[in-house]
Amino acid sequence: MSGMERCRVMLEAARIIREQREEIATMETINNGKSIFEARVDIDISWQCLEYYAGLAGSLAGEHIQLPGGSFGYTRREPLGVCVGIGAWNYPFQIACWKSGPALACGNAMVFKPSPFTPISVVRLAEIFTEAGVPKGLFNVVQGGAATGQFLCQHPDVAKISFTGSVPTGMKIMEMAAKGIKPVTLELGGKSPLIIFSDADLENAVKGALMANFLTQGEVCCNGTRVFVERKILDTFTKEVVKRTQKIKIGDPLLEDTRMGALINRPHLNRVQGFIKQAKEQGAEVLCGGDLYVPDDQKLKNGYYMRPCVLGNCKDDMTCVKEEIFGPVMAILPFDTEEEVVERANATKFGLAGGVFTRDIQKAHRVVAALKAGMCFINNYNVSPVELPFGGYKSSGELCVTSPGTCQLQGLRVAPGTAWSCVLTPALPCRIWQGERPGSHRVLLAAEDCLRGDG
Ligand SMILES: NC(=O)c1ccc[n+]([C@@H]2O[C@H](COP(=O)([O-])OP(=O)(O)OC[C@H]3O[C@@H](n4cnc5c(N)ncnc54)[C@H](O)[C@@H]3O)[C@@H](O)[C@H]2O)c1
Repeated sequence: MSGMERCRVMLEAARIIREQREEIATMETINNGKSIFEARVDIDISWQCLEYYAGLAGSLAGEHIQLPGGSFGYTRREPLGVCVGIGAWNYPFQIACWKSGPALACGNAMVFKPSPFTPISVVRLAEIFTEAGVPKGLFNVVQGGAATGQFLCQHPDVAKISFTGSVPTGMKIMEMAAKGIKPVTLELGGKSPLIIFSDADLENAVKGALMANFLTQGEVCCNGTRVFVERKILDTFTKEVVKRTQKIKIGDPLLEDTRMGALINRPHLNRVQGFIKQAKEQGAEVLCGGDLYVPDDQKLKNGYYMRPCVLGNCKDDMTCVKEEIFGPVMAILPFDTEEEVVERANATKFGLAGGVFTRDIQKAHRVVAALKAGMCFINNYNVSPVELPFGGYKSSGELCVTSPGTCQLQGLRVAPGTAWSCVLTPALPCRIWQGERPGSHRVLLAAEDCLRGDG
């Protein structure tokens, strides 16, 4: 198909998703355990992603290069072929769209393997693609776990691998890709810093900290789980965060007013609680939560619910501060100076995201420029507009080719070693946590401000 033809099919898929938003969001809530309120946002981001890449499909073009003596050369944009997408369980439908959107827009085929913990919603996506006119066999879903993932990565007919998951699995994927000399996109874990300066709008900073820690039961790769708070406001900030955290409504994720559903499964719940136990042994103080939550509703009593936890008295070398917990656990760490906090924020193997809350705009941009992180938020957190690249530094993934931003389009000119770093600045304070739709945020992005390095 030509780019324009691909565009039309993808726009139709986006339209169907928009039309079936409620049904797919309900399916995603059952699939993953996140609140219906959040699942709707995921579905919106998914159709927006397909629309975005549909828009780019028609404009993909090669170049004509004039040579001496009247000769000329030209480049063609060609699809890679069969791309494999392997997804994590926290954003099943959205990850599948983030991977298939750019792949299909560029004329590739995709074999997608969801996590075995969230197998269903991506099957609905395959049905929608078929309904929209994607030729049979161009988007395929294969169910399975590690063995299936390995088989796909090692298959000689596979041209590229796009993976979202943990760092240890990412390493294995990269090894397998290396053996086949296959390009690979890795979107891995994080332990991101959130820096709250004493001049910040306290109300907004508190809401930002909740958004940075407790969306999707804390199972979000870019969460700002190391919350550095300037010592002057430590007590006030901590008191307010604890108060708000205790008010988060936990329970049946299909109810409209629920803000925190169930964790993905029992072993993961046990693992998260193991981190809290270890944190206590290492001297941290549980300021709230961390215990199991048993809903009154009998049919939910065996669900994997826990109360969101805030840890005080944390030190940089504690396990709960160093390792990705991937659950609703926030660690609060005091700091005194800007220089000190930047150094501590960067002292991690990860580099997915970072956030700064301050009223001083120069300080905000200075600090995010110094953070070694792929995405930085100023006075906001965890918003992911599809127009922006998404990816990390260091062990959080490789830099050159991230998704869902334009640089994931195969063949786009992103020089090896080029780092993309996005900075998001809000025009409105963080309100999503209060129940407003993300549409109420106007995301402002100034190109000169958002790119650094030679990107
Ligand atoms: N950076 C991002 O964009 C992003 C987004 C979501 C989640 N994550 C990360 O994902 C992790 C949580 O997800 P998870 O527990 O599903 O991760 P995981 O690494 O256990 O599994 C991810 C996927 O890889 C498959 N898999 C496992 N072993 C494999 C192997 N040897 N070969 C091929 N495939 C294999 C799994 O079946 C699953 O589909 C967290 O670390 C989180 O930070 C990152």
